Amino acid sequence: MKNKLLIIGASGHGKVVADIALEMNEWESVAFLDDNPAVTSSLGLNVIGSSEDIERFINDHDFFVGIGDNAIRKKVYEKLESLGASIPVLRHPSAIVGKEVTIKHGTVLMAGTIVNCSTRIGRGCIVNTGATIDHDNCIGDFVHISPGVHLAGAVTIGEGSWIGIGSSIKNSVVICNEVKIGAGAVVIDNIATSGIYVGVPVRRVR
Ligand SMILES: CC(=O)SCCNC(=O)CCNC(=O)[C@H](O)C(C)(C)COP(=O)(O)OP(=O)(O)OC[C@H]1O[C@@H](n2cnc3c(N)ncnc32)[C@H](O)[C@@H]1OP(=O)(O)O
Repeated sequence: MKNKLLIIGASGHGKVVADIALEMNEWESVAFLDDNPAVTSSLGLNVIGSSEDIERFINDHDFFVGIGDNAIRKKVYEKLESLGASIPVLRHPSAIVGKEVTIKHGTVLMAGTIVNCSTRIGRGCIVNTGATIDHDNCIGDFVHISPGVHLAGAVTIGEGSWIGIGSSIKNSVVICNEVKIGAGAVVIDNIATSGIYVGVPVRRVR
């Protein structure tokens, strides 16, 4: 771990990530990289370069990706990993994490989240505000669990999937890679085909 943190992406999601990093109080400085030259600061923190400057900062900064889009976040993390970047887990002080939980680098637990015991969460995930993930879940890499989602026990979510705001997933359901679940949906059966699913219970729309 380094004593300075750079967050890549200074828009809405990056700002919330920065807020969590400040709450954690583990870095002497927190700043952004952003590819939009018009953005010079966010949340009162400076934008000190773009993604082209990553290598210049790699030796003396931790890095975190504050980009909500799963595919773009994955691409940026893969670049950081190939350069040997130091990538922390960010955990808001109000997040509750049970015993035997594993959380890989690049994942953020936002305010009010609960992750119950024996759950595994991959790298580069977003567990957004107030979401709950119950016991024995297996969350793949680069998944986004949106605000207010509830995952019951022993749920599996495949890589790159996005679980929409306020949706609920029944216990032991398995959702494959690259699935989008719409806002307010309820999933009661396994989903084995990538696509977009909405409604109660969900139906596939694309
Ligand atoms: C802090 C944060 O902000 S985190 C971000 C949180 N945001 C979310 O969770 C957003 C979740 N996204 C959604 O719910 C979106 O509507 C998606 C991804 C499901 C679909 O978006 P699109 O691909 O643009 O699909 P589109 O809007 O064309 O809708 C397709 C059909 O599904 C229906 N539909 C879309 N979303 C929903 C939904 N949540 N529930 C029920 N029906 C829905 C539409 O009415 C439409 O139906 P029709 O074909 O009968 O007219």
